[in-house]
Amino acid sequence: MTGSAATALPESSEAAPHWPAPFATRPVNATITVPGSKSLTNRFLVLAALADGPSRLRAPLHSRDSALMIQALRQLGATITEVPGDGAFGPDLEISPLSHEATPSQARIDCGLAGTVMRFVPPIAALRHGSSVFDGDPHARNRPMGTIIEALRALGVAVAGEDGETPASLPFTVEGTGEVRGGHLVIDASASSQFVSALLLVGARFTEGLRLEHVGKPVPSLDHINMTVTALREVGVSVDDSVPNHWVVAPGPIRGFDQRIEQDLSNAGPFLAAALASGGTVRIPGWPVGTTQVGDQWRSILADMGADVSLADGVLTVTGGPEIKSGDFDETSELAPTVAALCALASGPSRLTGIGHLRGHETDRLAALVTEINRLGGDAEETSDGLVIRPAKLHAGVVHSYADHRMATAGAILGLAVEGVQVQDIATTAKTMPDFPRLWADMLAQGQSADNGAEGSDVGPQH
Ligand SMILES: O=C(O)C1=C[C@@H](OP(=O)(O)O)[C@@H](O)[C@H](O)C1
Ligand SMILES: C=C(OP(=O)(O)O)C(=O)O
Repeated sequence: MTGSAATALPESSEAAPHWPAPFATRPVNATITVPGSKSLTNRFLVLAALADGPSRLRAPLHSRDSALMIQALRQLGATITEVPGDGAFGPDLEISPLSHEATPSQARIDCGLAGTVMRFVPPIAALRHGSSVFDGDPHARNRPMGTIIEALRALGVAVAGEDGETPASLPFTVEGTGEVRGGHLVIDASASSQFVSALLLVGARFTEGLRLEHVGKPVPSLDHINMTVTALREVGVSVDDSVPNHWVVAPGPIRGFDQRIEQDLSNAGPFLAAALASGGTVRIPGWPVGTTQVGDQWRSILADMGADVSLADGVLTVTGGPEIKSGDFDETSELAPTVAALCALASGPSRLTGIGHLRGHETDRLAALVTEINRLGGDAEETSDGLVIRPAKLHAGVVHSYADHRMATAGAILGLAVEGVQVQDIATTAKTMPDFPRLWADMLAQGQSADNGAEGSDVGPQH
């Protein structure tokens, strides 16, 4: 016993036994359903809290990041209740929007390591009367926050650090006065698309709406901004994004809604990657048509890596070939750790570009991927905006996850192809997929029990 019960970090389990990543002794052959999208769940939670009436989220994600968002919005005055639903991974959510009467004069917001909470919630805190103190996991204090803090200050909202100075990162306190005038705002969102999404999500609730302009190096993860704009339009907000790097959000109400959350296509990635790493087949039923999720890119990325990829009747089927083809992969955003793991198993050299901002993700992902791939005997190198990964024979070893769910799942992919890989702190996958270890084991068990080429039984949630 360390007596450190106060720490609520699932990734604090440095001392927990390493997870022996299952080695694929034969090609996987499985059908998998994954839990709901983190990005969609947390966006619609925010929109429901800001809406003019009650909302319902069907089949939302239940994970650490969504729990932190729920807790934060409750602190600011939203009522969020679990109700039975037909989602396979947990209840639906009913949300009554923020009611300022019932909130504490000082709200305390734990952001954990969730980018969506630390970026999306401070502008909402500006709309209430009272102060809101934001902090998070130790590493959360390293994640870029300056842009959102400066944006709030430019909008006339007081934000102070622990020492009373202007902070550039967590922790900080937002002093809400009950309204924000809005209008024209210039930011540099080159460190994260979440700065843009955060301001767009709340812009309709500013008295004058928002005319947001980005100036600086390119904004990364543009798919996530498109997701925000699409979600806003779905709930009746008028957004003009016709001019690159400019977004105009008209002031007005956000409609209460009833929204089903798509499964998380980024988190489908490691399972699809298993088809390539083992030369087997993975099927994902319910693949959404016309999605805004960046994970839809798996269809082209995995085909470029030599897999046979087909989407028929809503089922995405990926079959790995005899080798994983190397290639050049640009702007893979949050898919990059999974892509990098596959590149470490590929037959030639690969280049990942347009992902310099991953240095500000859950951990410095470029450094972490290089260190962990090379620890297993690989040949990876950082560039200014990405990675170069050359073929090398990998060996057994411990993959460190740095409290990063996608580093942990990258370790699992490597372990399928390399015998004797262990993953330190697999529990950190709870950030977005608490069921990961069981789903992974089920995927392999299904492959083992099925005859070659036979349809695997459906792997999904435990009922
Ligand atoms: O808005 C979102 O839901 C996200 C935006 C992206 O952030 P960055 O722009 O910082 O990459 C992505 O990587 C993150 O996982 C989720
Ligand atoms: C970057 C990620 O998360 P966050 O929402 O915390 O930024 C991620 O999930 O890959």
